[in-house]
Parts: sequence; C-alpha cells; structure tokens
Amino acid sequence: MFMSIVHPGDSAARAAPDPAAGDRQTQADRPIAFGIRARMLAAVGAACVTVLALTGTVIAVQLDAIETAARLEARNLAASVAYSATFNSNALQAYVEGLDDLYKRDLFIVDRERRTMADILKSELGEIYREDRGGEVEATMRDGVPRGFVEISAQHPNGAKQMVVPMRDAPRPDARIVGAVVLEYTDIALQLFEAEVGTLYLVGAAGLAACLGIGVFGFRVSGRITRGVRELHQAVRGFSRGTPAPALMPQDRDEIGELTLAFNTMAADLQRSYLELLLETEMAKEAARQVEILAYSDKLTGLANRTQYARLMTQALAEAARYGRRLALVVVDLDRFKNVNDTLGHEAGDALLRDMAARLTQCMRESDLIARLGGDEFVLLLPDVDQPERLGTVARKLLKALSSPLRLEGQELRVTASIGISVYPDDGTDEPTLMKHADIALYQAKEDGRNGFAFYSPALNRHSIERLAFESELQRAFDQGQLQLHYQPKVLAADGRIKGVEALLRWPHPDMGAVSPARFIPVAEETGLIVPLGRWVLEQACRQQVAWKREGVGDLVMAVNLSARQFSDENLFDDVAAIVAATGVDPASLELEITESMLMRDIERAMSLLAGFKRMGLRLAVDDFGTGYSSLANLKRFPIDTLKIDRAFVRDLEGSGEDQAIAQAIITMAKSLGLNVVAEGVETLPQVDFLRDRGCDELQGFYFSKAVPAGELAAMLGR
Ligand SMILES: Nc1nc2c(ncn2[C@@H]2O[C@@H]3COP(=O)(O)O[C@H]4[C@@H](O)[C@H](n5cnc6c(=O)[nH]c(N)nc65)O[C@@H]4COP(=O)(O)O[C@H]3[C@H]2O)c(=O)[nH]1
Repeated sequence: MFMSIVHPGDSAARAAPDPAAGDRQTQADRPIAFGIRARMLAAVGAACVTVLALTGTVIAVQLDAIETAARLEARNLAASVAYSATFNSNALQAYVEGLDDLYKRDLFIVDRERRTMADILKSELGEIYREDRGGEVEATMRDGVPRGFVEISAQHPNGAKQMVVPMRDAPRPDARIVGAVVLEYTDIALQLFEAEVGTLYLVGAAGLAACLGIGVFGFRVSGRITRGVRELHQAVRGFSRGTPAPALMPQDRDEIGELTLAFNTMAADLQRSYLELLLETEMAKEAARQVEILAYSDKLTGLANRTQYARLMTQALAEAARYGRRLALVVVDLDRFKNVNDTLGHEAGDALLRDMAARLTQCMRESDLIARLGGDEFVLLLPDVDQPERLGTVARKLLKALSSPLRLEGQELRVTASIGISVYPDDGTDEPTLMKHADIALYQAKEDGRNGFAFYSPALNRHSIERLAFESELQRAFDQGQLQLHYQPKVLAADGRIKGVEALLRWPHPDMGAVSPARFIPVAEETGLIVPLGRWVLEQACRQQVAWKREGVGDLVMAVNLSARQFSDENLFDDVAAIVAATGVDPASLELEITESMLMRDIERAMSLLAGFKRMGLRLAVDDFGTGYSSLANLKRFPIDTLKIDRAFVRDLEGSGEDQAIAQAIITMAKSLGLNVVAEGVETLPQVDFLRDRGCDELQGFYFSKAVPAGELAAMLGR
C-alpha cells in the first residue's frame, strides 16, 4: 500500500499533534456550502429568468405596438369621420349608419354638450354621453387632442376601447370644435392582435425553449464539471491520506481535462519521488546501520570494540551504582599469542582470534558484554554479579573452553589464556581503576604460570608497586655496574672438550641475592633497558673471548643471547658491527642466539639481517628450538649454523618416549640440513649418552657445569 511520507527520525514531529494539520483536516472535511454546481445552477436560473423577462418584454412591446396601431387606425378613422361630418352635418345620422354598413364600426358623434348627434344605435340619439369616466370626450373637445379610453358601461361591461377625436365646423385645424367623434376600436385591436398572435406565440415558445435549453445545458454541464472536480478532489484527498492516486480519465478536452492530466502527471511524479525517497531513506538507514557496526564493533571478530566497551561500561557502572549491584570486569589475554602470530603468520593469528572470540561468546550470557580491545586482549563485562565467588567458576569455564585444541595451518595447537578479574565496587568505582586492577590481576595470573586466573587484591597492587621498584632497581644495578656475565660451557658430545660458552647475565643483588635472568630479562625487555644492556653484554662477551684467546685459555666460540626487543632494534646490525670491530673479536668465534619466534615475526627483515651477519662472518644459532610452532623446513630459509634443542625436551628424556622421539627427530632433521646440534639443560649421564648416541654435536647443562665467572672457566680449562 502506498504510505504517507514520513521523514526518518521525524518521530517527534509525528508524535506531537500539529494544530495546523488539525485545522487542515477540519477544513478538508467541511461540507461544501455553495459549491460550483449550485453556483452554476444559480447562474443558469438567472439566465432563464433573463430570457423569460426578455420574451415577456418582446411580447409586451408587440402588444403595445398592436394597441398603438389599433389606436392609430381608430384615430385616423375617427378623424376622417369627423372631417367628413363637417360637410355632412345635416345628414350625420345617415353618414354614421352608412359607415356602419361599410366598415362595421361602432361610432357616435356628440355635440359640445356631449349630446349624441349621430349613432348607429338610434336609441341613443339625443342622450348625453357619460361613459367616459375620465372626462376624455370633454377634454378632447376642449384641447382638440384625440384620446383613447376604455369605456366600461352597461352596454360594454367587459370594456370597450374608444377613440375620441374633435369635430370642427370647418376642415381646418384652427376651426371651432363643435363636437367629437367617438369610435370604438376594440374590434380593430382584436383583428390586429389576431393577425399577430402567431408571432406572439412564437416569441413566447422561443423564450421558453431557450430557457429550457439553458436549464438542461446548464444542468448537464455543471454536472460534468463538478463530477470531474469531485473526482479530482477525492483523488487529492485520498492521495494526501496515503491512498495511491488512480489514473483519472479526463472527460473532456477542456481546462478540467487538462487539470486531470496534470494531476495524473503530478501524482505519478510524487509517487515516483516518494518511492525514490523511500529507497534513499532505506539506504540511509542501512548506511547508518553499517556505520554503527563499523563504529562499535571489532572488524575481525564481530565483538564490541573499545568505543562500544567504553560506552556500555559507563552505562553499566551508572546502573550498578543506582541499583546497588556488583559488576565484574574480566580481562582475558592469550598466552604466547605473539608466538603464533610470529611463527604461523598474521592470517593464522587472525583465525585464532576469531576462534577464541567464538568460544568466549559461547561461554557467556546474552547480557554479558564481550569486547576485543586490540591484539589478543579481550574484556568481559558481567553486569550483575551477586556472588563474586562464582566468578571463579566462570573463569575456569572460560579457561577450559579456550584451551581445548584447535587446528591452524594444518597443525593442532593448544592455546591457553590468563585471566584477571576486578569487581565493582570492591576493587574500584570507575573504569580506569577497575581496568588497572584487572590488569594487575592478569599479570599475577601470568606470573603464576599462565593458563590460570587471579582476582585483584590490594596485595596484588602492592605487588605492582614492588614491580615498579624492581624496574628502577634493575636500572640502577645496570648503571652502577652490578650486573655480571657468567659463562656456561658447551662441550663436544664426542669427547667432552669445551668447544664454546654461552654468556649469561647475572645480578648479584646485595639484599635479594642472585636475581634470576628469567625474572629480570623480561622486565628489561618491557622497559627497553634490554637494548643498552644487550649491547653491554655483547661487548663484554667479545672482550672476554679475545682475552681468553690472548691469554691462551682457548679460542672458544662465544654465544650471546639476543632478546626479541634487541632483534627488532633498527640499530642492532650497526651495533654488532661496531662492537666486533672495536673488540677485534674473530667473527667466526662469535655466535648470536636467537629464538624461532624472533625469526618468524618479520621474515623479510630477519632474512636480510641474518644475511648481513653471515657476511660479517658471524655464527648464528636458533635457541629453544621446539617451543615455537615453526618447522625445520621453515628454518631452511635462514642461514643458521646451530640448532639448540630446548631443555624442555631434554629434561624428561629418560622417562618420556615422546620426548626421546622428538629429540631424535630434531637431531636427525637438523643433521640432514647440515646444522650443528646443541642440547641444552643436560643434567644426567643417561641424557648425555642418549644425545651423544643419537648424533647430537654439543651438550650444555649442569651435568658439565653451570654458568661460572670468567676466572672460574679459565681455571676449568686449565685443569
Ligand atoms: N634447569 C637447568 N637449567 C639449565 C641447565 N643448564 C643451563 N641451564 C639454564 O638454562 C638457561 C639457558 O639460557 P637460555 O635458554 O638462553 O635462557 C636464558 C636467556 O633466555 C635469558 N638470558 C640470560 N642471559 C641473557 C643475556 O645476556 N641476554 C639475553 N638476551 N638473555 C639472557 O635468560 C634465560 C635464563 O637464563 P639463566 O637463568 O641463566 O638460565 C640459563 C641456564 O642457567 C640445566 O642443566 N638445567
């Protein structure tokens, strides 16, 4: 159905009564008091009256003309009688009788005393004539002017038309009036009337016919016009109320017909415009919906984005405050997501995030908000938490759902997550505080070994304050030269000779004792201290290598760890080149240890960097192999010399057939690629035997020695 046009977003206008519209409605519905048809019929009536009046006038004039003619004839006749009577005064009676015989005219002659001197009715002779009620006879005899009058008497009860003319004593106009001739001209008038009666009927009939014609024509024309106008009126009213306008058929090619055609065109144009407007409105709505989706949802996962999160969080906090409710902010972070991204590529990383988003959605209620704030950082908002203890159940459910295996790029992965939780109003009353505290809890969960969750507690806050203190302590230790390098030997599996060493940082803290690099290296990474610290390590290690060589301790291959942050530092190549040049170390005796994930993060850059190091003559080793997701085939692309089997595979070699198979496979494949294989974390003789028997080239671990100061190592070599 054709709808009335309503502008989008015009709901206020729609809802508010429009007084003008009410007026228009009332005016439109008001009955027509004196319409076009009534006016036209009134005009037709007036025309008919005019025609009838004209006809009457014509007839009246005609009758008047007949009367005039009759009078004229009567006067002439009477005058000729009067004239003749002058000469026949003695034989008046005979003359009058003769006239009656001749013309059949009733006339009589009176003297000045109005005594009848001659009359066709002889009985009247000598009688005084008194039937001229207006004294016309006497007046004519007085002034000589002929007069007509109507005589009503016993003889002529219906009235007789009389003409009186003066009779003189000589045939001259100035002769003395001696009497008067009175001639009845009723018959003359009647005869003239009879002669004209046909014409009079014709005029009357013509008048009536014209009247009838005008009436019928007017009635029909007005009906036609008003029907066209009424149809137009109804169509316009229906159209204004939303009914589609029918195509009206013009009845005539006149102005109304033209108006009808113009209306048809206008209605069709309006309908088309309306449809276009409707389409545009729909398109505008769709565009607005798309903008809304883009503005408030995360493109990759379809979850709420940061903007939407901020909006809904503000609302949720306001409601929680108003109704005295608790709400929970749950921060979810995927463990080692960066590794997946770096080793399997961004597309695999995106697929993983989508999969994780779907799992989170499945675990949560409709009323919960799930947002992705960026990277692998997910936030859940649980708006009505009556028992905060139950959040533990929710967190466990989430961890279980997230950690079930998934297939990516043909490989089966198990990705775990860590969760931090803060609760309103216990842990904060505004979003920044709640988020900060949930982050602190998350950090704690990661510290606790990942794949777990932690609630915020003020103690954790203390922990983060402690961490800040730790950061500045580390910086001070570095600045004050408290950090040292120890060297852990790598021995040849074949004969147990020390082939090289790995330089490892040590921090002997005056209060805390020896601080593990596993604790302070990640902090140095996060603060960026690792870059100058790494430069210092490299320089120290190179100087030590040169010193041992010079002192005859031995020409050992010095292995130095590079961290991810160092590896992505754009000055790394220049720094290494400068240190090599400055210390004079033989590049062939310097090995840089990098991890798989560092290589995979930006393959192009890694390739060109490694190619540069190779040109410089350095050795390159891949550390902790087996913990990432790359394959040996991937490594073929890089110019590396050594592969270090992660100590996780070495640790359980004796008890785990699986680890044995993995270690065996890594050694076999590395050998087939011509790589030198080093096993880390070797602690027992059976491990030594197993690895040596499988063809591992070098061994490193507490079985041989932990990392020791330079002097101790020299002594070790001197033994
Ligand atoms: N359980 C066990 N552990 C063994 C055994 N043999 C060696 N280790 C330990 O294994 C780690 C080997 O270094 P990493 O894998 O590169 O792992 C290193 C390395 O990633 C990092 N690191 C240490 N020094 C530096 C450095 O100068 N620069 C950088 N970038 N990272 C460093 O800190 C990590 C930890 O270093 P450390 O605590 O010195 O721990 C060292 C070493 O003490 C063994 O038989 N059993």
